Amino acid sequence: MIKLEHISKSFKTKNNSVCALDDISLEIHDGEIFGIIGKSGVGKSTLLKILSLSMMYDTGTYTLMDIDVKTLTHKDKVKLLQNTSFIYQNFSLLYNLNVLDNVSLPLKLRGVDKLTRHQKAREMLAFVGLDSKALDYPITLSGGEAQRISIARALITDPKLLFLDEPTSALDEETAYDILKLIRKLHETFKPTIVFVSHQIQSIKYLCDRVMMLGDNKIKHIGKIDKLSTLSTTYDAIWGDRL
Ligand SMILES: Nc1ncnc2c1ncn2[C@@H]1O[C@H](COP(=O)(O)OP(=O)(O)OP(=O)(O)O)[C@@H](O)[C@H]1O
Repeated sequence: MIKLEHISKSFKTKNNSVCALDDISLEIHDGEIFGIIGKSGVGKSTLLKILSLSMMYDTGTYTLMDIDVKTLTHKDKVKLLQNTSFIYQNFSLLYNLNVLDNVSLPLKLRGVDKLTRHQKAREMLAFVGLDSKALDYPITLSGGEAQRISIARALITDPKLLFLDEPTSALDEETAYDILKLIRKLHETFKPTIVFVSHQIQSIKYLCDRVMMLGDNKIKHIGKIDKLSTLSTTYDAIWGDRL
């Protein structure tokens, strides 16, 4: 699904250059849940932007769904991204649309007729357990409900690849656990490949098959999640009781 070979990215600032990613090589396989973890500033967001084609890297090769992304035109990228969806920390709902219209928006943008897109949106709302909220507005939702709605919206296009950017970081512990369970359920049901970025090691342990830990803008560790558990002490030292 995803293959990065020796990817590096720097940003030019007024006086110098900041290295955000240094020599990143990894493979993410079809259907796996791959975690990316690391403290603030190590390059997680930059990597996610590169993976989701919203930022170009400086050097290296990125192959997405068997295509070298350097060869893609803007139109090709838009087409490729039709197979992907995003779930963000801040839910990114449109507050002037009701829940049904929020969830069906990606299909509206693809020209799907109203009856069909509303039918599919109701199916997705039932999947996330919120069909009763279809006609409510986002302002009336709790954080957990808002995240469920954004998950329903992400699923409506049957994505093969899902990018989750700190999806539980804005939620209390119990609600975060409910959302993680829902993500597990959606993975079991629809089997997308998932790239899950988080600073919460317990969430990563709960969900991911394999994980990469970034540090100093390089790969510090990469492997099966069992192996990472031996690193908890190191991480505890960095993050203290936030883990
Ligand atoms: N547009 C930019 N211009 C200049 N420097 C940038 C830019 N974007 C990121 N950086 C720098 O690149 C490095 C990696 O940033 P990035 O946002 O990817 O880290 P992160 O791990 O996602 O951090 P956080 O968890 O705080 O979001 C940092 O040193 C950051 O200051």
